[in-house]
Parts: sequence; C-alpha cells; structure tokens
Amino acid sequence: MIDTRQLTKTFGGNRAVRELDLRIGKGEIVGMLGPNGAGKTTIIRLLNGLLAPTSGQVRVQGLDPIRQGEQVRSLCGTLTEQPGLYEHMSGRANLKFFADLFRVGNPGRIEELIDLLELRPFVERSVGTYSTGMKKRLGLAKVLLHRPAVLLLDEPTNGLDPDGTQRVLEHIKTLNKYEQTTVLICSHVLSQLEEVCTRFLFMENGTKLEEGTRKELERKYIRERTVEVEAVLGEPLERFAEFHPVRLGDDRFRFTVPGRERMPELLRRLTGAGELYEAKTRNADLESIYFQIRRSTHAG
Ligand SMILES: Nc1ncnc2c1ncn2[C@@H]1O[C@H](COP(=O)(O)OP(=O)(O)OP(=O)(O)O)[C@@H](O)[C@H]1O
Repeated sequence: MIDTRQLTKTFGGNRAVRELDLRIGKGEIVGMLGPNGAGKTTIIRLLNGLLAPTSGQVRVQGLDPIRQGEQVRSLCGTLTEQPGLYEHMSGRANLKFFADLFRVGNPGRIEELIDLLELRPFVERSVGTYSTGMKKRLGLAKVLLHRPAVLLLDEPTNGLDPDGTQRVLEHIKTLNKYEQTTVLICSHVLSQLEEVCTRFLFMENGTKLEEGTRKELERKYIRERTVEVEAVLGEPLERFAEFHPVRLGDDRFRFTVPGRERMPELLRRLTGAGELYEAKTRNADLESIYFQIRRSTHAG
C-alpha cells in the first residue's frame, strides 16, 4: 500500500527525512512516533505529494504522489493539525461543500459519516462554535468523504481531552475494521497509540530507529520486568529474595523479574503464598520500550 525506498528530504542543509525505507500493508494501523522535528509531518507530506522527495522513491498503491498526485490524493485522506474547515458554515454545510468539491457521488455518505463520527448533536451548528474535539471529528469526517483507502493522520488527538482522544481513536479502529482503511498515525503521545496500532515505527532526526509490533519490540527491548502486586502474603517477603521484593505499602509489593520466562514462576509462588489480587508489569509499555530503544541506539 505504502512503499518508500531510500526516501530523503532536505530543506536547505537540513535533512528532515533520511533514506527511509517504509512498507505499510493494506489494513495495517501503523503508529509513527518520535519527538518534535523527527520528520513525521514531512513524511506525510511526501506521501500525499505535497512535497517532492530530494532523492529516493515513494509509492502509494504503486502510484507516484508527484507524477500521479490527483490519483494519490483521491486514494488518501489526510488529516493535518489544521483541518481546513469553514468556521461560519455548519458542520453539515462543510461536509456538503467538500463532498461536492471531491465529487463524492453518494449522497448517503454524509449521513453515514455523521453517524459514524457521532456528529449529529452539533452538525447543524456553525463550526466556529465547536470545541477542539468536535472540530477533529468533523475534520476526520471531511477526509473520509471520498472513502479513502489510506488515512494519513498527523497528531489526530492533539488538544483533545482523554474522553475526546478515546473517541477519535475508537473511530479510527472502527473505520479500519469496517472499511479496511490503512492508517498511518503520527504522534508523540505514545500511551494513546498503544491500543490502536498494529505496528510501530520510531523516528528520530529523520531516521527510522526501529519498527515492529508491540510484542516484537517488547521481546527485543524489555528483559527485566518490574511487577507491582497487590497481595496478602502468608510468607515472609525474604522468601522471594531472588525477585528483589520491595514493600510499597499495605499489601502492595514490587518485584523484579529477570525475564518474561520467569513471570509464571513468580505468579505461581505468589498465589501459593497467599491471596493475589492484582499483578501489573510497570516497565513494558510503549513508553518504556521507546526509552529503551533510544538508549540502545544512542549507546551503539
Ligand atoms: N517547509 C520546511 N522548510 C524548512 N524546514 C522544514 C520544513 N518542514 C519541516 N522542516 C524541518 O524538517 C524537520 C522535520 O520536521 P517535521 O515537521 O517533519 O517534524 P515532526 O516530526 O512532524 O515534528 P512535530 O512533532 O514537531 O510536528 C525539522 O527540523 C523542521 O524544522
């Protein structure tokens, strides 16, 4: 679906994207993560043909976004930080305007998106009165009007409260499920993407540091696990010495497990020693993986 080879973009002397090889298959939801200036927005602009590569190649469903820009843009829905909506018009009037502009033949599509993105309670109001979350959802509806096969989302949850963030991410998942939309989401908020993406791509200074599924990355980068436990233990803590126990509070403990394969043993022993109410791994989330990747690439 998306294929880049040795893709490089230079602005003056600044190499914003460096020899990027990126492959995204149909129906994937890929999270592109990286700090400010990592090159995420530039990559999106290269993919939808708004920027021409300095060198290397980009293909979106086999098409060149520069030479076949029209076709590529009709395949892609791109949501940037500025959704480009008319504030004085209602949500519905905006959708109607863009549906005409994009020559969306199906009049039912607007209604379908109003339902999918739950816009109905405010769709007749002028966009100028919308909250950030409402605008994001309308912006998403706008880029979905022509039923794009590929969605390119630049910080789709920026400025949203946790509830709004959750809703937008749910909508993205739903679209992927029912319309098999391929999605590339850029963000620097790792925790939000953890549940949504099938694969992750870590960028820094225009370079791909690492990529993989959550499981692949976890196996590669997280050896030692920190486990927080709520339990009533009938045995002295010293019996768990090999797991370096620390008492955190009443019935709360922290253990360090040298590798994933030792986890069942710890859990078995805790269950055998008393009542185990909860056990959570604290250091295997996406953020921990990211810091581990950075540590190992910078050390290497
Ligand atoms: N039009 C431009 N002209 C000059 N330099 C640019 C231009 N667009 C981007 N850059 C530079 O390219 C680099 C990558 O920027 P980009 O916006 O792609 O990063 P990003 O990962 O999207 O960052 P952020 O998380 O802040 O949005 C930065 O050093 C930026 O200053």
